Amino acid sequence: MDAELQNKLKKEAARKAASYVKNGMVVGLGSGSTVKMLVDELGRRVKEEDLQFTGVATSIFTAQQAKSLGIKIVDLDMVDSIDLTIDGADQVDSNFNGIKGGGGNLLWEKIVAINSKKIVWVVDKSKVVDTIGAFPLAVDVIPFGSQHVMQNFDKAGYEPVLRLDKEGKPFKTDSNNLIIDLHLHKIEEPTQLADNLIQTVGVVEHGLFLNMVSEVVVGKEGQPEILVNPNIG
Ligand SMILES: O=C[C@H](O)[C@H](O)[C@H](O)COP(=O)(O)O
Repeated sequence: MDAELQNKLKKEAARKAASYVKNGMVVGLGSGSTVKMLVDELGRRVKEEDLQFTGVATSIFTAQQAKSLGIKIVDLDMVDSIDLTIDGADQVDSNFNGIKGGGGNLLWEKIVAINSKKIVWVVDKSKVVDTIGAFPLAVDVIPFGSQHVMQNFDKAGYEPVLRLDKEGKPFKTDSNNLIIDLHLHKIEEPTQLADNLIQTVGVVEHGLFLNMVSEVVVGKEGQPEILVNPNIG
């Protein structure tokens, strides 16, 4: 899919997902390029439609963008729970298992997700796949001893690569952790992999979000399609 079409589909899906936000809600705002479009649309609604809601951001970038558009942002610990979180994803399969963390924000995203009553993802159609794994799986690790974690991942056959920033230095997350990307190609047993990763000392969190999302808004030609997870009420 060419980049122009992909951006168009992302924008349409983001606009659809923005319509889920109602007055008075506490809304988790995800991260990434699709969420950037969502936040732009929410900012427009705040200005033009007098929409009033409270946002909880999953990254410093999203918090800054939202605030600059007049959206009220509070820390997660300032709210009891989140009514709805809208986030992007890197890949999602038909069991509603997904990969997140392409932008390195998976830790805050997962903390916000588990404190949300409902999670909606917004993606373009290229991200809906039969089997997840072609997109590298991000793992958030503590810098101390991270070379040893890399070696363990290597021995396990996970093809680990330390993520670098644009200057070629180790990429730092918003919590000052590192990201190791696992080139797994196909993830046939996501639950087992998630267990293995989280039990590795030094790993803070990984980008597998398994059966957590209620709806996926998929940007495609015509109009966005809504995939509803039958396992979540
Ligand atoms: O860390 C980044 C997040 O998980 C993003 O939500 C994910 O990578 C999708 O980003 P994008 O909308 O830019 O493809």
